[in-house]
Amino acid sequence: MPIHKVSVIGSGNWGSAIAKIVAENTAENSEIFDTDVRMWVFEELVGGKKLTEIINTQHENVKYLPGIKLPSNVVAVPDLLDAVKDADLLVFNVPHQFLPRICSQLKGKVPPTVRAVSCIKGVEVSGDGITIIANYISKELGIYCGALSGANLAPEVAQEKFSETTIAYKVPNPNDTIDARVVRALFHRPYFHVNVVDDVAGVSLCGALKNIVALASGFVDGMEWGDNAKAAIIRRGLLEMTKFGREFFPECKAATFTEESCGVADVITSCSGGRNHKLGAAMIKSNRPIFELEDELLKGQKAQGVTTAQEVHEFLERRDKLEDFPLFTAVHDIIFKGMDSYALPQILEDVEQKF
Ligand SMILES: NC(=O)c1ccc[n+]([C@@H]2O[C@H](COP(=O)([O-])OP(=O)(O)OC[C@H]3O[C@@H](n4cnc5c(N)ncnc54)[C@H](O)[C@@H]3O)[C@@H](O)[C@H]2O)c1
Ligand SMILES: O=P(O)(O)OC[C@H](O)CO
Repeated sequence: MPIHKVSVIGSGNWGSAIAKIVAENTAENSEIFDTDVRMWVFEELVGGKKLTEIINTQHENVKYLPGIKLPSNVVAVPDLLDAVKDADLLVFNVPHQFLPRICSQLKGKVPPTVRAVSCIKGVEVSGDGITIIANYISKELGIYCGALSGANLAPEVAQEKFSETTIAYKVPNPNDTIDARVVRALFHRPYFHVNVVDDVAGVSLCGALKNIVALASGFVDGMEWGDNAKAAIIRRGLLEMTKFGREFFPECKAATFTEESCGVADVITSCSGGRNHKLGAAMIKSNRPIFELEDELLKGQKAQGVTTAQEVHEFLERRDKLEDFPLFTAVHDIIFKGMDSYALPQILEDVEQKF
């Protein structure tokens, strides 16, 4: 069996936590993987020093995952092409707005036999089309890409607190040596349980759309409406996520939304402890623009729900489907049109069955 060489593209909060997991597994499975894991870092100065140098000497991403030791076989690399050189398994993990530029740099430089897993939670909208990130990577680079998504707040995973995740990986070629078993061996840890499924669209959409729901739950907490209101938002959000998947990606399975970590479990965790939730609550409490709060509160980290709410809204508007997704539409309108968040119950009531 060939030894697989893994590179992680991205080194933010989740990028670094995933690099830690992957490096723990490559070190323990040297019959499957090359031990060294290259991690592409968007270079910047932190306290006057290059972040890559800090990571490679202190073994800590002091800016994006402070307080967590990274295994010494994680090697930070500032040049993207150097980072992916000779790798046959790429793990994509950047905020989704930065992916097009990364793909344009990699285009034509990655052999078609390379395989990838996307840990990115977002979608790509252009024209009147919507593309899940795994398919965007496949199309841009001409390689197969699966998806990893779950109830996985990075700081908790990095502290090795128990969580579960879902990986969608469908072996594209029966002769591939990178199969579900290899992919599971790369990500599964005693504290990070992996379930491998084949619903790439469902897993990807869960990860992207739950961020819109998390913003709504933040609004509810910002208004101090309590747990019943939050449960209502979670229920309505999950229904809209499932409806969106079934309508625009008919290959999705409803069970992915209701039974997997990437579905119901991620909605619950994101609606309590996530960055999108935090920003939604702060926006309502402070009545300040959300992008300003993102810079101030997240210190360089990104909340993907704000751009996803905008992208999904643009897509639904072009399809004349806004009314079918009242919660997604309300989240967009509260952020971008100054709609009053106190109108949420009435908006949701308008589309409920009337007796
Ligand atoms: N953080 C979490 O808890 C978590 C958990 C699961 C999934 N995710 C998803 O993982 C993906 C990556 O998120 P993250 O938390 O690692 O990132 P993050 O929010 O920490 O974002 C910061 C990263 O973006 C990089 N960056 C900034 N400007 C850039 C540019 N112009 N080009 C390229 N990179 C640039 C920074 O260097 C840093 O690595 C997202 O889709 C997110 O939704 C995050
Ligand atoms: O902090 P958030 O809102 O980006 O959510 C993080 C993860 O996606 C939770 O699973």
